[in-house]
Amino acid sequence: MSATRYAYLGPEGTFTEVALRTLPEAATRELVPMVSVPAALDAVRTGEAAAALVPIENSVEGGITATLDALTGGEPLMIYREVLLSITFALLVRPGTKLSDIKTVTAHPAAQPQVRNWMAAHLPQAVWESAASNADGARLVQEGRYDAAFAGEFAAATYGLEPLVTEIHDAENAQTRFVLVGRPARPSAPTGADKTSVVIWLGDDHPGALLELLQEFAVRGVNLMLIQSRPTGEGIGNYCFAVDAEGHIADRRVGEALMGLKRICPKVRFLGSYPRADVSVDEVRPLRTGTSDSDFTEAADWLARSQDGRI
Ligand SMILES: O=C(O)C(=O)Cc1ccccc1
Repeated sequence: MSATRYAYLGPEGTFTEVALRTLPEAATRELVPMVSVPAALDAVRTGEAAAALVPIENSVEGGITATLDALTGGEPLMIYREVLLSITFALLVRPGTKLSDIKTVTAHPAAQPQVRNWMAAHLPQAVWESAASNADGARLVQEGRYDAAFAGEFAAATYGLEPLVTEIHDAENAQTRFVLVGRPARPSAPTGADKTSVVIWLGDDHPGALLELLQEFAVRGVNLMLIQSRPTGEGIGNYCFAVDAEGHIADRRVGEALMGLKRICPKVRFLGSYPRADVSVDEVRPLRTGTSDSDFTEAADWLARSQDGRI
């Protein structure tokens, strides 16, 4: 039963649901809306759902902290896929509401930086309150709790609302990245255009600790795509780092970088290696000289021969 269920950040009508429906297998799964990202991930942990789709990063504000924190703590989970979605908001209201009637507005916190300038220009007096998701904001407008919600235009019909303004986005080409998360298992094989996500805890506080962490990637020619610090919860100044690196854990340069981190850091959590949604294999940046799998193999053979005196 659970193998057929995919949880997502609900309720019905979120961007997350739209992103989930772009996955071919979604057509054959039961899609289950959940009230929050932690609830969606816990449904996977308990086995209620086989996987969950949750927002993790947007191109305007960076990492979505609630998701990063829910993946950093608790029983380990792994990312198997990513989905990129272009985001533009509509201002949804109960039929008949005019712009001048709007005193309160709601949406998911990640929406705010994407509509802030528009709000300052068009609704300077309106008070903002956060909702659990954009669709949940629309539901609260339907219930009369707020005057307007920023959400996908497609959510209007579900909640009996009308789009008063459409195509709202402060930044052109704003995108949100979603990840499909499941229980730990062997990652799918490398495609040649992959990404690896890890969370890394720094050890004792000393000058250059972050540089040492970054060097493990740099010396092996591994490019980073995201680095986001998050407090560990163990007092001011204690941070861990959520990092996305180009490549797959089965690529030698990535595996060696992770081994390097494992040696120097107290804790490293592997969050998965999965195909990149932003580029295809022929668009991936060329490898730096000396960092291909065969370069690593030849160097290991040379070392073994040298250790044997077979020079
Ligand atoms: O999926 C949604 O609708 C969400 O509430 C998360 C979100 C927030 C802002 C932009 C895209 C997705």
